[in-house]
Amino acid sequence: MSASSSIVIRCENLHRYLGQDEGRVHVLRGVSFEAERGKVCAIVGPSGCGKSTLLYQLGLLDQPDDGSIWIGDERMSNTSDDLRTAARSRHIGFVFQFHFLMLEFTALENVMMPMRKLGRLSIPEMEARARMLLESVGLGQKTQRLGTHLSGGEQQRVAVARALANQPSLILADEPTGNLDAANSALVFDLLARLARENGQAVVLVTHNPEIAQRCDVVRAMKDGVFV
Ligand SMILES: Nc1ncnc2c1ncn2[C@@H]1O[C@H](COP(=O)(O)OP(=O)(O)OP(=O)(O)O)[C@@H](O)[C@H]1O
Repeated sequence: MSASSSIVIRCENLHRYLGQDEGRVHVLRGVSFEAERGKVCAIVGPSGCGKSTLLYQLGLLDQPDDGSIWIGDERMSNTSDDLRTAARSRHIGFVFQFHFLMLEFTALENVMMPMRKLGRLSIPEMEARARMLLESVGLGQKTQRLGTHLSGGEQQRVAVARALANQPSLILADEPTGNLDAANSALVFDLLARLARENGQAVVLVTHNPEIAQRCDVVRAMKDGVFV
């Protein structure tokens, strides 16, 4: 990643069609976007306008039909699945509405998982980092709790710690507070925003919550597959 640039990820003129035959829909219709280090950007817009589809593209979970995506100086569109998978582990952390924690594992094990996948640290190093991250989200006393024994807000805080595990330059969040009450939403959002700003990470989040959008540095509105 270029050290001089503040742009972590950018895409140009992305197009994506989904579905088949008569059901084929032109979902992304020429989307250009960039996310900056240390900034939290909200993507808002009516249901079905293409927000999650765009987040999938930025997360390198899907290929565009046309257009390009860059992480730093590396082109990510129309490259091999292996390269994209490696880039995802190295550069991107995800927080989803339904956090996809492994509930039968402890908080600590969940946060260690992305580090195991990347395979750069020894087990004691992974454990120490996972403990530090869980402390930073206020769960230092609950590192050994099973996911099933944590509240919804706590599970989502574990998901935030897990997203930060490999020090990604980009954090993508799809309705990260969507299943939480107002107090827990504010707590989870503030944690995510503070940690990302402190670490100079870019956050791109999709939200329907105007109060959350208002607290972001940048708000981009989508309609019918483009930014308006
Ligand atoms: N596999 C698919 N086949 C056909 N159409 C699809 C497929 N997946 C998504 N779509 C359509 O693409 C459009 C965009 O979906 P997307 O999930 O990106 O919207 P969104 O803005 O995130 O909506 P929401 O706010 O409701 O989550 C929708 O009209 C949806 O019905």
